Amino acid sequence: MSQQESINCAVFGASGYSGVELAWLLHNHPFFTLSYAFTSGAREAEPITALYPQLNGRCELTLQPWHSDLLPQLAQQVRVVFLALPHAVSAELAPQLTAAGLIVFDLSGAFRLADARQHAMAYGFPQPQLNAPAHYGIAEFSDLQGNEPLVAVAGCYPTAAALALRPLKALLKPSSVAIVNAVSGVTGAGRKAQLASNFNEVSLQAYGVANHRHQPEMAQSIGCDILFVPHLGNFKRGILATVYAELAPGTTQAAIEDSFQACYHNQPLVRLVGTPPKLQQVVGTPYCDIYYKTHGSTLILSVAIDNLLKGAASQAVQLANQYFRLPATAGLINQGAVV
Ligand SMILES: NC(=O)C1=CN([C@@H]2O[C@H](COP(=O)(O)OP(=O)(O)OC[C@H]3O[C@@H](n4cnc5c(N)ncnc54)[C@H](OP(=O)(O)O)[C@@H]3O)[C@@H](O)[C@H]2O)C=CC1
Ligand SMILES: CC(=O)N[C@@H](CCC(=O)OP(=O)(O)O)C(=O)O
Repeated sequence: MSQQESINCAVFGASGYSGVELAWLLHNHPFFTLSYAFTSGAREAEPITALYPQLNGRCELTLQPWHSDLLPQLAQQVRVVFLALPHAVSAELAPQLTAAGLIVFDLSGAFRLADARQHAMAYGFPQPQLNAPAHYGIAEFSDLQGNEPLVAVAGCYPTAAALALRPLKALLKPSSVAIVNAVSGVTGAGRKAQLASNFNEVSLQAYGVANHRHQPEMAQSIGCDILFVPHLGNFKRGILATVYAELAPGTTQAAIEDSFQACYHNQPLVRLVGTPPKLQQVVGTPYCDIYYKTHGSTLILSVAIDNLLKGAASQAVQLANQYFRLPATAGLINQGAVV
């Protein structure tokens, strides 16, 4: 597309953590114009700086409460909407938005699982119906054509696990189970107050052991059985995942390296690194850093992303870049982060 055209867009959930990161990226994006930044209807309109004073002098956006009466006006004025909403809210709203002709990038889990029964078990409500199937989006594995009505942006932990393991799928021992141990910062739980994310309560603890909703999403995305144990860590942002998998007999280091190179040599936002990544090298960036080592026939991967960026907002923008045939990194490098 030409440099002059600008794509009008809106962010829902812009008062929340992943929504404000989206709003900031789109506010600074060379090819998108952020026309609306919505909150729930429970708020009054207010400047984004009232919630995020770190944006003072840098961002004049007004947060507006969403009401369904605004839909006709929205559909006339914008082409693309980004939803950073609770799963059940996306499930109800997204079909209305696509029916109004809007292109939807949904950061929730409402449309990620292909299997209706798995979806109901993981999310506790029936799978929402769309006129066309949702496209499950991990940017590096997607080939968006620009005619998909809804992109279900992958979950944060599944993004990290799939980027590490999926390129090596053909090298794994058939029917083995891959183990994903991951630690997330507290922003993964969102901005709303909850006891579990209270400063005094957060330590380092496993949760959702082998029954987290991301376990079936990882299995769907990677294509093998997964055992997933997430942990909540006492830091703000970032996900560090350690993945263990059994390699097929005779798998060489060269085969692993070749598989990664084949997958990522043209992917600027995945970096294969020679030492285990630290969270601080990815936090505030759209990158995913991957390290690997073998121990006998066991493959060990260490992977790091920013949960609010590569795990949410920057991945959504990366997918939108792909949708509109823009460079993968457009509007993503050197933007920093808000939260
Ligand atoms: N946090 C993370 O690391 C990641 C989050 N996600 C997904 O992104 C989505 C948002 O998560 P997160 O940013 O953490 O959540 P937050 O709790 O930080 O923000 C939620 C946002 O949704 C808005 N909202 C809530 N209910 C409604 C409603 N009925 N109508 C309109 N707006 C509403 C809130 O507005 P208000 O302030 O007015 O209540 C707020 O802006 C979730 O689906 C989550 O699973 C995906 C990947 C990573
Ligand atoms: C630390 C923490 O609570 N993390 C969240 C995952 C982040 C998130 O919001 O999930 P999605 O990527 O599916 O949207 C959780 O475990 O539910």
